[in-house]
Amino acid sequence: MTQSKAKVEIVGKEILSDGWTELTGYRIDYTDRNGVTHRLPREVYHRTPAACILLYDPRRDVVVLVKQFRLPAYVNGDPAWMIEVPAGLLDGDEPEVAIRREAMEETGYTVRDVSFLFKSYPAPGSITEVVHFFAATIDTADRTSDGGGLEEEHEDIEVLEVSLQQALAMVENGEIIDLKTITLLQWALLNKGKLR
Ligand SMILES: Nc1nc2c(ncn2[C@@H]2O[C@H](COP(=O)(O)OP(=O)(O)O[C@H]3O[C@H](CO)[C@@H](O)[C@H](O)[C@@H]3O)[C@@H](O)[C@H]2O)c(=O)[nH]1
Ligand SMILES: [Mg+2]
Repeated sequence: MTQSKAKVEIVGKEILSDGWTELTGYRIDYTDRNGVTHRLPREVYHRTPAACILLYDPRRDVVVLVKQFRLPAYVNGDPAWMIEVPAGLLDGDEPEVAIRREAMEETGYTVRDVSFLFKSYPAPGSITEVVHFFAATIDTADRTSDGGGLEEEHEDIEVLEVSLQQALAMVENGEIIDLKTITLLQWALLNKGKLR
């Protein structure tokens, strides 16, 4: 097999927008596998890392989901009160610390043992965001508050408890359209024997 000659060099960088998230326009010299170099414009949206979690009650065969307004879906004309697994930005914390905090803030469940599953790039062509995926078992006694999100951040989060089978049916019928949620529900289908 011949050695690939692909390599990349950043030759220009300009901040295009510096709001909640920085958008940077890069110019790169991309040398392809045949050794030919092209100068390419590429835009990168610098999102910070995040984490999400499957909260599963094995006794009831139930998953805990959250429903909240998502402006990008609204702008696209899709159902905008999206049903998702609990998730949030790390805000400088370690992923496990952050996901325990977010699970509590959003659902009111205190998470005991959490398992790290994998990390994933939801949109690697344009966004730096990395999402850390976790799973945890819960039972009804672990719910120590109502959740609902942080009032000072104007979060308005409804907590839903649905059977795993019903949640999977909601993927099939288009009620659940969030990628991290679909990923974790399918993980649950394959691996729920491990969650006891
Ligand atoms: N000021 C300001 N605040 C914002 C903006 N966008 C979001 N926020 C606030 O930032 C907070 C983010 O809440 P988290 O719970 O930490 O994050 P998340 O929105 O649930 O993020 C998760 O879901 C996203 C959508 O699937 C993912 O993109 C993200 O990675 C993560 O998984 C919310 O209080 C929201 O109001 C903005 O443009 N400006
Ligand atoms: Mg959140």
